[in-house]
Amino acid sequence: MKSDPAVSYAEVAIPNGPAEPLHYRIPTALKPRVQSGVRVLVPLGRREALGIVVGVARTLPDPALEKGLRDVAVVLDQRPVLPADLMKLCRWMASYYLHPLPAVLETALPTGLLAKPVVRYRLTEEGAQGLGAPGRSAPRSAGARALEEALKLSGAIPRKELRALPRGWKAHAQRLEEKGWIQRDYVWPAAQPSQRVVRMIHLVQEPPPERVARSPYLRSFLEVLLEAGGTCSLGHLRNRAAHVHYWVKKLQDEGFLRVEDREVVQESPFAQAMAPTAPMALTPDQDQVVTRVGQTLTAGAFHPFVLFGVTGSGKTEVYLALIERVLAAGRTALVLVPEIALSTQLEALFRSRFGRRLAVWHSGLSPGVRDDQWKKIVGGESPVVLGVRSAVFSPLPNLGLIVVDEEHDGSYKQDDRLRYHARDAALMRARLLDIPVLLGSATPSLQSIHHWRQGRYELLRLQKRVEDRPLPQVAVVDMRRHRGPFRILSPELQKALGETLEQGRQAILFLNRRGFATFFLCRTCGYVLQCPHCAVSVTYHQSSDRLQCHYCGWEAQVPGACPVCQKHALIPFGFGTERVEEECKKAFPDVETVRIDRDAVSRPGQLVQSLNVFRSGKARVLIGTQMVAKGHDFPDVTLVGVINADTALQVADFRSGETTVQLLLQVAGRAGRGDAPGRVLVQTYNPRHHAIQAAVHMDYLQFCEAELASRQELQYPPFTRMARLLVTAPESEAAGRAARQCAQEAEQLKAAFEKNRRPIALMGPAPAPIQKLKGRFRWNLYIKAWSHAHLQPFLESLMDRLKASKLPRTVHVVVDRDPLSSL
Ligand SMILES: Nc1ncnc2c1ncn2[C@@H]1O[C@H](COP(=O)(O)OP(=O)(O)OP(=O)(O)O)[C@@H](O)[C@H]1O
Ligand SMILES: [Zn+2]
Ligand SMILES: [Zn+2]
Repeated sequence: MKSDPAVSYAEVAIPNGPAEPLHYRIPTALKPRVQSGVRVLVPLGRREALGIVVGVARTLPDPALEKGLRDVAVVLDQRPVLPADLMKLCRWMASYYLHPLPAVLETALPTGLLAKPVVRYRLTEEGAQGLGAPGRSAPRSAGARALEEALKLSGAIPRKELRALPRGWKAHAQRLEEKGWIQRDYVWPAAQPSQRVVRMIHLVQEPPPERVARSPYLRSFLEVLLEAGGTCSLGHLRNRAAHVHYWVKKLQDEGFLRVEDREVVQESPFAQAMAPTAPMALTPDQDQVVTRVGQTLTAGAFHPFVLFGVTGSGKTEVYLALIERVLAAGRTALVLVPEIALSTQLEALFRSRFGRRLAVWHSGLSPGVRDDQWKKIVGGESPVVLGVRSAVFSPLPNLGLIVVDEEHDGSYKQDDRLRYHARDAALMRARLLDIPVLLGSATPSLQSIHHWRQGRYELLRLQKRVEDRPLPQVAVVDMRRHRGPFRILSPELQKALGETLEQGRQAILFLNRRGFATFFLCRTCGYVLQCPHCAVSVTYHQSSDRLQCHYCGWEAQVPGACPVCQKHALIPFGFGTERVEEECKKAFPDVETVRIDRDAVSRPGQLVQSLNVFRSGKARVLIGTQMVAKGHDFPDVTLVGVINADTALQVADFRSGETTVQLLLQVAGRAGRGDAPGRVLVQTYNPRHHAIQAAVHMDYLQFCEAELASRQELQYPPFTRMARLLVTAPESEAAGRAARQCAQEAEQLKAAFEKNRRPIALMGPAPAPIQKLKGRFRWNLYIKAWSHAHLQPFLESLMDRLKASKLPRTVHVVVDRDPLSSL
């Protein structure tokens, strides 16, 4: 972007600062460097703040703003850290999700880029000569002398450190600066260094025992090395032995050790450099899809596709083939996956095809690595990005294709701060860039199916599994007939498990609840143990022998007696994955199991390890939550057991049918992906429910038709547009009062809108299903309209009214656009 000399004003968003961007004047000297997307320092009150230029203009929107306008102080970047298309995306999000732009940028950019730099004084060449000139007499003030000494000594000093100097240094620094002897520069404290090279030590031959016996240091050095199997990293040794560098050098010189520098793929220390693999020969169906999408890659137009391919139909290979084409055309590609578990599994495959051209992006990355990745992506070094939700903000230059895998998945929606949906953001980004976007799923969202039926999206299908493998057989187990421990593993499921294990195959047991017992009940008075901060029952975890709130993380010991009636009558009820694992071990004592849920794998390294334990066949039964339900490809799994299909149905939400079918079809789809056919047992108390029946018959489209008809009748999305107003306050009274006040404002506004023939429906206010969360009481008010064009101005006016209406300061009102959760 060329700078425009007439531009005089910058609009600057200040992260963690004022809610809205502020205007600043651009001093002439800085004009060539100020452009949208660069970081600047600006005065804010009495401090200097880091901001991001979100716009530049020749004139102010309102001339009255000129008064009191201040100057941009420093421009920190040569190139924008936020490219133009992302800036547009962020602006769209700010407006669509009714969220302040500075806060949107906080979500979009890695935190390291938003940190304030350290100001340093650096001696210029001229200054160095000047200070060192022979015969120059030292200044008189002690502060000035100390400053000069310090500068001569180190060349550059953080300004903060100068505060310790005696008085007088400040004025002197200003003089030196004016003379051009010192200059300010801005540096960021190095974020955790991202290690690119690891020095590996290999033992070639053990030194003679007499010699080892003489030196305790050598002995402990060798012990560490031998314990690690003769090979380990230098860092590992350094943490466990003394004088390591000495011994490494000495033993290396004597030929006992070999030293090797190994490059690690730094963003994912667990994914070792993969042997490259060649693309597979596509099946005719896959080929057709690739050809069709390929035609649109160079068209320069927004083109949304729904890739509706049954589980195991080879969608991933389609993505890979398309990305090859995109790269061959000199462009870049973005692939979104809903869950970190999936990103780590796909990473291995992507890495084997794209090597260093791939960057991964997920919550397991350290802040330093994130900053690094960001820079590599902006610089075009990593033209393929694979990542979770927030990867939709990857600053890929010249983006040519966006793939959203498992596009129906609810985890694409963020449920705090900026409540955005990454699939919808991806669609908007593709629209802004005029490129195709591919939404892949075995169970596309009703929203996408609806858009296809309306002719807005193009549907592509993969109707068969690769190599004509059959889809699994699904059978229902009616749990109303079972009691006791059979409530967890029914006799039917136990029998099927036994057969599967006998055949040498593997099984997955799925339950969408972690922990051991889901609540504690007092047998005497009926009290259920609750989290003190949330209106929810707490879950018992056997592994840690503690109670935990799954909503706020609060933890405690199990009390000896009931806190209400003081009787020793507390008993655990309900069950989660921990309990399922225990029951499985009881039924099959010799069978190794592995559990994957947020408790069992809190770090990405553990996750990869557990997935590998299962993939290698060492563990025969995998027990897990939704982390295991989708995307995974384990060829030896021939049995999937759904422990309780009703968990999703119990949620009072118009989408519960849709999410239940999707979940069941996805988890069922993990069975029979190899050479042997698979079967699925679904345990349920509602065997006749239409969502469960749809899963049994594996007829997703027919389910969609019926579901869409009923949504239309009930005027629910995707036929209408919805928003939720979530009103919270620390006191129950205040929350209710504020919610009613919001509803009143909304009613008045609705009347005004309907005069202009823009119908609006209001539902509520009502206490949220979780009435209290993290110490705040919660109320919901739902707002519905027939179109975005009606809803958006309504929400904007409503928020303006609420801002003006002086709600108590402790009351928070947030808008949740297209809400997925009513909690
Ligand atoms: N052209 C091909 N030839 C042979 N095998 C293939 C081909 N394409 C894909 N496969 C294999 O088929 C299996 C299933 O593919 P993949 O995991 O991509 O399915 P998917 O459509 O993503 O399923 P899901 O919706 O369950 O994630 C994989 O083991 C993959 O290696
Ligand atoms: Zn009690
Ligand atoms: Zn809680």
